[in-house]
Amino acid sequence: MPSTLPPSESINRRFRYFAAMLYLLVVALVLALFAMQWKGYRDAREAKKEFNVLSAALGAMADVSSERRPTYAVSVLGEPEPQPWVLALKTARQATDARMLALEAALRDPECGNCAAHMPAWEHAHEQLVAARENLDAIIHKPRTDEALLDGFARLSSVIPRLSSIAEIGALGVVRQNADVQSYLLVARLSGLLREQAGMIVSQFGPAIVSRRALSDKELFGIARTLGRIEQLRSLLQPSIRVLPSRLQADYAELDQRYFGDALAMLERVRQQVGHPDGLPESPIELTETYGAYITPINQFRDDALVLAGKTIDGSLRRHVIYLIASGTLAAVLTAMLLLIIWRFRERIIQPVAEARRFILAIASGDATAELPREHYGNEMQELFSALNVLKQNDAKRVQLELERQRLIDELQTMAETDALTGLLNRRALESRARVLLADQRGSDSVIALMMLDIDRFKRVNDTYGHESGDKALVMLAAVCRDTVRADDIVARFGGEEFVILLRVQSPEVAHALAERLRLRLHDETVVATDGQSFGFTVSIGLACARREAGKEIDMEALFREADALLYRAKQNGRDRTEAAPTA
Ligand SMILES: Nc1nc2c(ncn2[C@@H]2O[C@H](COP(=O)(O)OP(=O)(O)OP(=O)(O)O)[C@@H](O)[C@H]2O)c(=O)[nH]1
Repeated sequence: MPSTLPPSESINRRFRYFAAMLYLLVVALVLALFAMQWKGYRDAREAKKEFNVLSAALGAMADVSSERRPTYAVSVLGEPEPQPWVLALKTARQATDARMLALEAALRDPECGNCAAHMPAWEHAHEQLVAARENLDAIIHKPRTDEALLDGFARLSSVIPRLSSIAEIGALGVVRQNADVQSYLLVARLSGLLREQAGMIVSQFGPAIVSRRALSDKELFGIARTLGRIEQLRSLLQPSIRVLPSRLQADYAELDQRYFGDALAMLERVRQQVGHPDGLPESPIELTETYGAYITPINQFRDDALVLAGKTIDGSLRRHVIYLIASGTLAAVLTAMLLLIIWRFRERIIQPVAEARRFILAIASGDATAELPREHYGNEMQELFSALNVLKQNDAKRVQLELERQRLIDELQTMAETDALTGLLNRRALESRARVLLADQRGSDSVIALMMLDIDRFKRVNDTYGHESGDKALVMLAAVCRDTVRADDIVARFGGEEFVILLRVQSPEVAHALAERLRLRLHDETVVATDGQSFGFTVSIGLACARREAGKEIDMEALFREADALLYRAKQNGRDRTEAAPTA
């Protein structure tokens, strides 16, 4: 039976296959989760880098704008005291240079995938800046025209759109990852542009104020165009203000009042008074200082918007770092737990089941030496093994009982077929064995011989030596008979002191010789009686033979009858002799 079952390793092997599949599936899911978090973190980091670009670009825009005022001052004041403004211009340019370097570093940051693409724009802006400065230096240190100065400022301003485009692309990258900062970045960029236009417009008034003349049509047109841009920026800013946090709303309220209110009113006053006979009450420098104070809220608004955007982006980056660490930890814990569960399941369930299976198969195949596993499994498994042990013991008892029963059956069968005194077959067994012998076609002996023996005057033996001594004579006769014939010849006690020998021989003569040899041998034997005396006895034998012929059955009953008749004849003819039918 065990050989028809699958190999005992199969449950372990199938479990290993299943566990490996499950493990790989979970690992794949966990890795996918981790990869998602990793991408989120990468995007957040990229957004941070792009925000750095945006901040640096807006800062550079503001710094470039800030160069205009000291340039203007150096230009209009001339002798006797240009020194502080020359220094201020130098400082402003150093600030711009530092900011441009910061912007370059932000663009070249290897961790920012999209930044390097904007380097050509930066290089162009830098070249424009250097060229604009050289142009302005040439104008302010030599006799100049108002037009040349305005043109110089326009060339300086041309750097701004290029920086603004870098800021815009940086803003787009940031907003792609952080939609929350969209409004902050929008107002920061619009403020940067407003700061530039605010600086630009005052420089457009400059030549007329310094020359104390009326504004030319061209200047008026330029001023109107700048005012239009300022108004446009204001209308772009206003819709965003409602969604801003209160701090930025407060900043904007200040900007609205100070710049769109006070500063624009002041510019309107200057526009009307410049070139007027009464002239302006303030000097040009006083005017720029007053105007500069109105620009401060614009810078403040922009800086605060950038600070809030920076905080939001930093918060997002921190959140992604936390998600990344959490998902990494979760991945490690999950996979470790799964491994532990698989290992425990195998130890607690699969292994014991495989052991139980091995044990049951061993019992089923009758292996009484099968041992229970020594490992200590969980309670339920231990109960299972205890039950299996009981089954094994029951099975051992069953086998024992089976053996005992078989032994008893064998014993009964032996008793049923054996003569208790001599140990020879009894009459009943003789009949069944005789049928087997006749059916057995093997061998070359073709004659069936039946000897019927009877002790002569046995009554007298009993009477003389006692029944027990008679029994001893019967036992001795049985032993001699058994010893004289072959093992597969049949020797049986037919009844009383009568015995039968059924055997296969080559010929009736051989059978006759054998009968005679037996008779003579018994003749020579002596029996020690219970009283110590020795006595002998003789036997008479009736020998009947039948030849085995193909297709013809031997009639056993006739053979018995013939042997019995021949025995009777032997008795009649004086006993101690063998009577056989004459051979044909
Ligand atoms: N001791 C003993 N005697 C037995 C046994 N079976 C039969 N006998 C005795 O054997 C004797 C048989 O006697 P009979 O049939 O008259 O024949 P006999 O005395 O042998 O004389 P013949 O056969 O004519 O030579 C009887 O006395 C039986 O009691 C036995 O198992 N043991």
